[in-house]
Amino acid sequence: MADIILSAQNISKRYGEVVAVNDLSFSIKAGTCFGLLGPNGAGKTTTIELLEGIQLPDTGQVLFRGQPISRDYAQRIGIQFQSTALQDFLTVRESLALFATLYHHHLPLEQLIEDCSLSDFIDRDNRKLSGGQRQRLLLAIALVNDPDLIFLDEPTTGLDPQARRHFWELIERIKGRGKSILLTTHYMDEAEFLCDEIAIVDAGAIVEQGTPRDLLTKHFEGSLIKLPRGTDLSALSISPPLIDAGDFVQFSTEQVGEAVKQLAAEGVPLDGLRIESPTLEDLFLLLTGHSLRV
Ligand SMILES: Nc1ncnc2c1ncn2[C@@H]1O[C@H](COP(=O)(O)OP(=O)(O)OP(=O)(O)O)[C@@H](O)[C@H]1O
Repeated sequence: MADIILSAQNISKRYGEVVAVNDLSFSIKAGTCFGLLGPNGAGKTTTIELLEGIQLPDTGQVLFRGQPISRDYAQRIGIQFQSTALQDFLTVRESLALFATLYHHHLPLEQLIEDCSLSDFIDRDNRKLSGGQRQRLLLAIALVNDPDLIFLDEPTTGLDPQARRHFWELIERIKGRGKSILLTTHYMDEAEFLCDEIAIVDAGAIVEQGTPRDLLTKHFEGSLIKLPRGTDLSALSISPPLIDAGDFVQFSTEQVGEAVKQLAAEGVPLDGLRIESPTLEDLFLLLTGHSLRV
């Protein structure tokens, strides 16, 4: 069996009447990136906080390398929070040096600067950083103690596409060194690009789990045919499950040519018809009925 670095065993957490995490179990294989995906309020942040040891579960347990998490856990993991306050008037280099003092063991700062592409703005004040530069500094801070397991909570939210791509390359590099990653994200392309395995969470529970490819194969046949919302489908006699996808209604089929011919033969207007490969975004809609776009 593959080496498991972290496992959640039947963890639950309530806030008063709200069940934020409901009997959740999964394992992260060492050296892989595991994605936790879900609509707003699904319980991702609470789950990640339970896994980080920041909160204790009401029931269930978290095992790190097969053992309940211990007092030195914080020294052995790295966390990139959704928002971390950086000290004003410190430069990027000074911030790294400050965080390094929190750990018994830390990486040479020059290595972090290189790994996270910080050299162009290493002497810049934290307040002058762009969104992408700030996230790269926060990643470097999460890596300062050379952890084997890194938690990234929505690390690219709000970044422009180029900065997101750059960030993904850094994550790939870190993965290439055998590190394990738990990532939450609202971006399905990010999950498809980075994650070896994903769990889709809704209302505190896992609704589906597996590799992105296996999940897409399991839930969709071939391609997706998308028709603009408002297309008159009353004459449609084929009966694939139609998925409500916001601006589109869609269904999957292996027989694209036949399906299009049939739509035309039955008088369905084909203006604006699209044929696409299913993505995790489509899977999301199917399983949760919510769109993940922020
Ligand atoms: N400290 C708290 N006190 C009370 N309720 C909370 C608290 N934190 C979270 N909740 C509730 O628990 C549920 C799960 O919240 P959580 O933040 O874990 O979800 P999320 O999936 O991370 O959402 P988002 O994507 O919006 O960050 C929500 O209903 C939320 O309102």
